[in-house]
Amino acid sequence: MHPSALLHYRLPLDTPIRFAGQTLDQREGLLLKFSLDGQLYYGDCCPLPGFSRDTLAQNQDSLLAYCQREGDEASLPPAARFALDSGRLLCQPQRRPPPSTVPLLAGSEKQVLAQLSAQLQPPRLAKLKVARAPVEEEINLVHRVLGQAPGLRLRLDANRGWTYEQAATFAASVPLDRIDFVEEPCATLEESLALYQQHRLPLALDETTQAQEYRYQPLPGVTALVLKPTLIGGIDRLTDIVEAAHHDGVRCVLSSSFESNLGLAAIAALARQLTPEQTPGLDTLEATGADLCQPNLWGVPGRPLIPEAQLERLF
Ligand SMILES: O=C(O)CCC(=O)C1=CC=C[C@@H](O)[C@@H]1C(=O)O
Ligand SMILES: [Mg+2]
Repeated sequence: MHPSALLHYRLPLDTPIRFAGQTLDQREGLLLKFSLDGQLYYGDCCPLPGFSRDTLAQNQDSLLAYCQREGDEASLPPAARFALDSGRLLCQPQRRPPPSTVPLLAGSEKQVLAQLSAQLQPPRLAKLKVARAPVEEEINLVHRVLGQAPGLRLRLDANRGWTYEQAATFAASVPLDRIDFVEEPCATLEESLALYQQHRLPLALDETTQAQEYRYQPLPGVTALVLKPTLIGGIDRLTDIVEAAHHDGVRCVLSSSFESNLGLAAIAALARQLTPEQTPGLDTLEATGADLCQPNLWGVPGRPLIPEAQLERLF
């Protein structure tokens, strides 16, 4: 099915997001529109500055050419390919309710504990961002969080921010039996793997899987892959990685990259299909201040709806 329009959007971020040395106060992206049997569907293309290797400008040029039947699917950058594949996926009937998501905890100790208390039900799993404050403070934070929620297990994410020594201190000081994994603890994969050898810190790969040349391979200590469909691109490639990892008993967790409500709906559909055993990491909806074109899948109230007519049409 060919897209019937290409639209440009800007979504304000309620709280600016900070990572990889950048601060973002809005999400800018493109929507590929599909029409089927009188219904409208949208594929979301929003590369994440600081994480994606493709830029919005490259994606826009490629999608414009594709819409005008000048380019082929195989040469689309990852975020554009995700928009095309996921827009088509959403055209298929989605019969099951959206999966629940793992709460994302980040910020100061006070903010993290408040985010935890604000959960409607005590979560069994939460994702905590680490390697953002002195390691002793974060060790205390992990103890406080686990103390506040006795049934809770944690996924941690260091975004390659620790030195080996910092990560080793951390690993030796927290209850590893309540930690599912730490995403990318150290700057290099070799250091992260050594950390497992020395301290049995369970590892997950995230940034590593985003490299164009990444191919799944089993690595001692790597218990999970955190896969961001917007950054990986095509659903076929994503499916190949998931199948190869599952074959080895390595878990795959689909994770968002601050997409719009439409991109999140697509990742939710993919998670139901490809990784039904793992709760995906999609707790980024409320970072954006409004829904695009259709109300969000989770029924989160009080979000303004920006209709398609208010978006800039490029094709
Ligand atoms: O994985 C999740 O649970 C939510 C998404 C998330 O944590 C991230 C999305 C994009 C960039 C980072 O801030 C972070 C990550 O590195 O995984
Ligand atoms: Mg990560």
